[in-house]
Amino acid sequence: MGLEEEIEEIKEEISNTPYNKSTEGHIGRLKAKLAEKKEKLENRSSSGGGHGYAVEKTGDATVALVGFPSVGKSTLINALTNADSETGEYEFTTLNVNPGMLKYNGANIQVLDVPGLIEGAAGGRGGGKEVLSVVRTADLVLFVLSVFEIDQYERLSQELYYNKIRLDTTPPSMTVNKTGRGGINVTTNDQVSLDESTIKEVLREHGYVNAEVTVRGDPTIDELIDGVMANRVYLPSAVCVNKADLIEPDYLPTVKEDLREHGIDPETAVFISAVEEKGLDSLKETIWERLGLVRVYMDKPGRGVDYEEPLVLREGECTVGDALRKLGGNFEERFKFARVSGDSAKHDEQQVGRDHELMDEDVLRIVARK
Ligand SMILES: Nc1nc2c(ncn2[C@@H]2O[C@H](COP(=O)(O)OP(=O)(O)OP(=O)(O)O)[C@@H](O)[C@H]2O)c(=O)[nH]1
Repeated sequence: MGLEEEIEEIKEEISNTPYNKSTEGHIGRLKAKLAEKKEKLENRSSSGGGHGYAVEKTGDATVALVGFPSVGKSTLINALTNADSETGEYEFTTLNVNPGMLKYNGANIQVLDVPGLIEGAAGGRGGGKEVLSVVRTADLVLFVLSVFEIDQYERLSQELYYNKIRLDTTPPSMTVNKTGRGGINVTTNDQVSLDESTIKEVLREHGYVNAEVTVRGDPTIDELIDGVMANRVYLPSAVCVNKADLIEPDYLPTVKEDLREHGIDPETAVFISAVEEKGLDSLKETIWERLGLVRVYMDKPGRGVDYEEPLVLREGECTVGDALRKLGGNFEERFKFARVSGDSAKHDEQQVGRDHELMDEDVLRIVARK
């Protein structure tokens, strides 16, 4: 039997097995087996060459526009950035990844317009695989939907899921350490509802014989498998609804209902018209917020505070130490202490060390050895 048939068979068995406590371990094992086989199949098909879209990541962060053909991605990127993307009234205008740079709040945000993601992309049809490899390296996924085709969201997010991209969630809180003997030992806390035996089944299926496993939180079987496979990419996402100029105001509630039905909060989705350049300010703001960028204004000796070109860091990577790394040069070795004013400081010019976490719009002065 070929890998494809084996995969189909396991899928069928999973869908035919009712889920309850007594079958949980069995389902866990099947799902883990399925994940392994899919991985094998993918490695086999991707080793046959094929060209990826090599896009150089530049700037402070990267946003990938994800949408079906003709939803207006090229038009949007032209309106947002300095890119000059070809737009057309036919599908597949964007045959190559088209990077543009959005300048916002002093940050350089790279926006990638990738070829339309079509149904079946995860299976390698329609060049979708290359698109997905670009998306995996981005810092934010921006879904571009057209106002009349909100339902495309489901297919797009499914493609991303099949390609190991997890949106708006965090990896399961777990550790797996191989040991020399003693079988698989599982430690959980009260929040974990999966049975220990299910966790063991999943690990055994992934080839573990002896291991110390700790699981926290309340992962589902799929999340647990994601954690064991450890090659999933976790990204934030945002949704924009384009071509809003084509609807009458009284049709808006229908679109909002549509969004809700597809699991999108209509209050967070941004309505825009790329052609008329409307709604772009709130889209930029949403991009900024979802990326979690942090501006730090550097107070340079003798030159004062530079409010024009801030040092841009990301939430979670915004300590003074991170700032030193981003500044480059030999600041890291020469660092003595820093002085910070702004939201993260107890008082103006607070003296801090490398571990101090900076906040948006802080002013930072580095005191370094000569
Ligand atoms: N009315 C209206 N038309 C738009 C808007 N944005 C794009 N269009 C039109 O939609 C068509 C497709 O736009 P593109 O920007 O080429 O779409 P795309 O998503 O880049 O398409 P592919 O390159 O095929 O993936 C063009 O005719 C655009 O003028 C908009 O906000 N309103």
